[in-house]
Amino acid sequence: MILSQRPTLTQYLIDQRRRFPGASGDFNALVLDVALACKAIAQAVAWGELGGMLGHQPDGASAAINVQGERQMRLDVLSNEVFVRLNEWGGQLAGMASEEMEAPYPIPQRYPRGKYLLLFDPLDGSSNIDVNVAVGSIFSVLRAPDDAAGRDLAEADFLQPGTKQVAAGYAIYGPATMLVLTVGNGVVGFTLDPQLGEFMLTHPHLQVPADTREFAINASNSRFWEPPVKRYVDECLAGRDGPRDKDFNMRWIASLVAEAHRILMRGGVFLYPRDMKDPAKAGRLRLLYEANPVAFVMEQAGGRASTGHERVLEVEPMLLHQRIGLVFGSRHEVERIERYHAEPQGQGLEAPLFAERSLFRAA
Ligand SMILES: O=P(O)(O)OC[C@H]1O[C@](O)(COP(=O)(O)O)[C@@H](O)[C@@H]1O
Ligand SMILES: [Mg+2]
Ligand SMILES: [Mg+2]
Repeated sequence: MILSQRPTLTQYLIDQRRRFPGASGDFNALVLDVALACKAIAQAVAWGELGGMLGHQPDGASAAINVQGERQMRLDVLSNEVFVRLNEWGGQLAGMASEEMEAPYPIPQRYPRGKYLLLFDPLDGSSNIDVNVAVGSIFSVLRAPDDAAGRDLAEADFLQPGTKQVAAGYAIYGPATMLVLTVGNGVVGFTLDPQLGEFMLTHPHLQVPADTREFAINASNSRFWEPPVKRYVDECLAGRDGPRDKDFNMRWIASLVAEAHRILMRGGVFLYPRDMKDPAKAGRLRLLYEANPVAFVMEQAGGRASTGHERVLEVEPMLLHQRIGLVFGSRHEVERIERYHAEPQGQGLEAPLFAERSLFRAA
């Protein structure tokens, strides 16, 4: 076997820590536990039908419906269990919160408690599991409040804006399994060597191109979109004949991780905006363990993430499972979408050429 010249995730973290001699090593241990959880989930996902874990939780099984009102897949439940078990014991965490758990998870008394909070979506893109399309896990690391020592954490302890994240990232379980990580000084990507069982540094400096000709949105919601979103998409669809003067391509995987990863690799813009489908919901995606970590990764890679109205990372959370409108990716496109939201509504939609060619015009 030829020894790889690429550092493993462990070597990378040790090397980073050497630059901060006072660091306790807790953070590195936490990232390695998260990475181990991701490897275990990658394996469960890769077994597919053979693993006997596809499909929904059986009716009547405990927690078959999660706090979001969504019917859980068996792999949602398994992945949540893997995250909890592999991260609760090490002494780095004061608490955890997950898409699949209604309340924050307190670290059991038998384990030491630490200074970090881990928030995660253990399996993102669940609707794709049974059709063998890429899914992933998303994680965000915050610091526990100073007064948290020795007590079980409450929801309020997790309600910190994304700017407070210490680290964030995701694993994608695609043709290759990858781990993408930011600790606030750029974005790095590791690819799992399935024989060594190690994440190897393959993408030391990920950057999102500022411009793109590719957008991603669930067009089946178009009748519920707000005017700035309709305007943006219509202009993309009008292509070379419209105000953008160039043709666009469209993608929709229905897996946030896979969408974020594509955009990180080659640019693009993703929109899951707030819409009128269910006015009680402020969006589809969850702020604390989907939008914030993806936004942190995007910004650290030179991209941008917005609600349409403001920078995602500056949103003050009010609820653990709060939803939010999310637009992210190539900087110039996200800024354009923000401009459309800031302009008086209807402007642009009423431009004569645009109105004539609008493909999503209200009837
Ligand atoms: O089904 P839709 O409306 O296309 O929504 C797809 C979105 O929902 C999600 O699957 C939600 O995540 P979960 O699978 O973790 O609930 C995102 O990954 C994806 O972007
Ligand atoms: Mg998700
Ligand atoms: Mg999920």
